[in-house]
Amino acid sequence: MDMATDKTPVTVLTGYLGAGKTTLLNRILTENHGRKYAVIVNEFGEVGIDNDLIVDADEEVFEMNNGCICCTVRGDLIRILSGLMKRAGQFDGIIVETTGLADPAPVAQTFFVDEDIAARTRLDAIVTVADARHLTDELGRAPEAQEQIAFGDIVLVNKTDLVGEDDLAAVEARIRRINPTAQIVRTQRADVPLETILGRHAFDLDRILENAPDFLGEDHHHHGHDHHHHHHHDVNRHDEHVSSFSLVSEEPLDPEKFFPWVQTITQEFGIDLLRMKGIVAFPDDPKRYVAQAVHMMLEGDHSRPWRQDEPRVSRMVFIGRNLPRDIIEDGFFKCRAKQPAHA
Ligand SMILES: Nc1nc2c(ncn2[C@@H]2O[C@H](COP(=O)(O)OP(=O)(O)OP(=O)(O)O)[C@@H](O)[C@H]2O)c(=O)[nH]1
Repeated sequence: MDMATDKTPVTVLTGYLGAGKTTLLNRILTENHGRKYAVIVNEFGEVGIDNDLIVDADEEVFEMNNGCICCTVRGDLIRILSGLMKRAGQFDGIIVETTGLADPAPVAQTFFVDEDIAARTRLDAIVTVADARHLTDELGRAPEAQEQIAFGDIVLVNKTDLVGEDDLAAVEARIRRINPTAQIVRTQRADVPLETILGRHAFDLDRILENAPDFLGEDHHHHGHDHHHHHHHDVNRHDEHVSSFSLVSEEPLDPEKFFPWVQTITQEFGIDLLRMKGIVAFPDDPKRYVAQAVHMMLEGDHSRPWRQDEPRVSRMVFIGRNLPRDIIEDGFFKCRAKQPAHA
């Protein structure tokens, strides 16, 4: 709770696919600060994975689970926030993690446009996480990436380990041109002191209105498209070719097949592979294996043990431009430790 205003502070985490938002969120949830946060994540893809990649904390995590963020998020967000407001006082703040493909405007608008929410919450800051290595490319092709930078009160230039000083300076200069007033902080694995991002009273409506004069206008985001739910669903209104699909195997995967395969596809399709996340079950392995990629940068590690009551199902989500689903799916199923008899 906020003593000065009695309103619950809200921090919005934004940033393009794979920039490091979940890494930052996990830092916030595990650091010993004695405060309690409610977390709202915008789940992406048909198979929920994002929620699973957030560390187990005693914090409560709520999912907004809708395909098209620009239209449906506000309703979902308002519903979750209203529920939380009934228990105000039980936590110190709310953190909203948006999907990498979202324009942060509709999320931020919620705190001003909806009267009940506006009366009881206060947007403290929008924190944008930027991938130092990929941001320049993303800005070139994805309007959301620009909006995320433009809206940030604080911009973390993350993954400084992946670029040299000259590139870092160039990325920062680029960010400055889009958003001259944001505080820019360099980070590795989002290692920012939490005072830098929480409790900042940084959200500046005047600055936002300068950049986006119709920010508070109701119709800003009504763009009248169909909400069709194909297996491949379009997730980005600006680039029709960005789509996502997910793959599920009930049969555990053979690590000897899985590792070479996942390496090959990230190399082969890396340019178009905006994001891959997977939670994988290997035979006789008590722990879940998490594999993730941002373009060609592939990472993997064991995470927590599978729970007793939890089916050991392997799940992967792919987000990219014109990815050949059939080829990737075929390769994925060939990684199964036991092939079905008829295959
Ligand atoms: N080399 C390097 N990798 C990083 C750093 N920060 C995060 N990563 C890795 O980048 C990948 C994406 O990080 P996430 O925190 O999941 O990114 P995100 O923004 O939540 O991703 P989406 O929710 O899919 O948009 C993961 O494999 C991280 O381990 C960093 O500073 N350096």
